[in-house]
Amino acid sequence: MSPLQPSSGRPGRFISFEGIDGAGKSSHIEALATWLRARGHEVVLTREPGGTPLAERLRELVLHVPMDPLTEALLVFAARRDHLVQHIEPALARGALVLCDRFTDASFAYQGGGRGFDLAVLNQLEQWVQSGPAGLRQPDLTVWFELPAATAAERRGAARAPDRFEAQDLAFFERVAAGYAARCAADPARFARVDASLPREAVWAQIEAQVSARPWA
Ligand SMILES: Nc1ncnc2c1ncn2[C@@H]1O[C@H](COP(=O)(O)OP(=O)(O)O)[C@@H](O)[C@H]1O
Ligand SMILES: Cc1cn([C@H]2C[C@H](O)[C@@H](COP(=O)(O)OP(=O)(O)O)O2)c(=O)[nH]c1=O
Repeated sequence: MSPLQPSSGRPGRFISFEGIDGAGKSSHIEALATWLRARGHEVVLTREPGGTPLAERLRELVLHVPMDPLTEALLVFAARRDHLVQHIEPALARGALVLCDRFTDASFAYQGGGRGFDLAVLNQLEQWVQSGPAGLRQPDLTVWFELPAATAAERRGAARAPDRFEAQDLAFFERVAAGYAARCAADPARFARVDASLPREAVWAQIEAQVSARPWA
């Protein structure tokens, strides 16, 4: 396994957006990128699974091809490894702010919570994939869009053909939400919890307040 690149110069910062499907992440992530750019930062906007040509190909498989839970877990972490090595670590090393639509908390929430897959295996994969010279790479800040699974389902509506996750029932998304809550409880300082059930303006105000409170923003 090749080591992840060490950072140099001004430290970059890594911000992830998390929440169940329909929580409102996509509605706000570009606004945050624009807001941070206006404050003089280089911002790299990316997503998981995906963010590199290889990881985007793995995304298509994970979202649309039936597979067993271990295969699914291996593929999301394989995509993550490529994304980290090719895209995220080089951006952080040059001092950029990386804004990522989902990261490893999603694996614990969807594969661990939703699918009920073995958390010990996910912990091992996290160690393998995210370990580098500076320790375990984790987001510096995770903006967590929290809202009831039923509200998210209403928002998703029937606008487009659902993928393998969006097609799951309410109970699946309740387990996903519980998975996020467990990750937040284990590392509360990293999480900025946003009440995503409020109107858009109120959601944005919480994001702006939480990010502004970080000295590097
Ligand atoms: N605060 C909000 N109140 C009501 N509807 C919202 C709000 N935020 C987003 N939406 C709508 O909910 C749906 C899902 O939002 P989206 O940003 O795509 O969620 P995600 O990216 O988390 O899956 C979209 O139709 C969006 O317009
Ligand atoms: C990063 C990641 C995503 N996922 C799932 C959650 C989402 O349902 C799906 C894609 O996420 P997302 O990009 O939020 O979907 P969309 O483009 O429809 O808004 O992948 C996992 O199951 N495990 C993971 O590790």
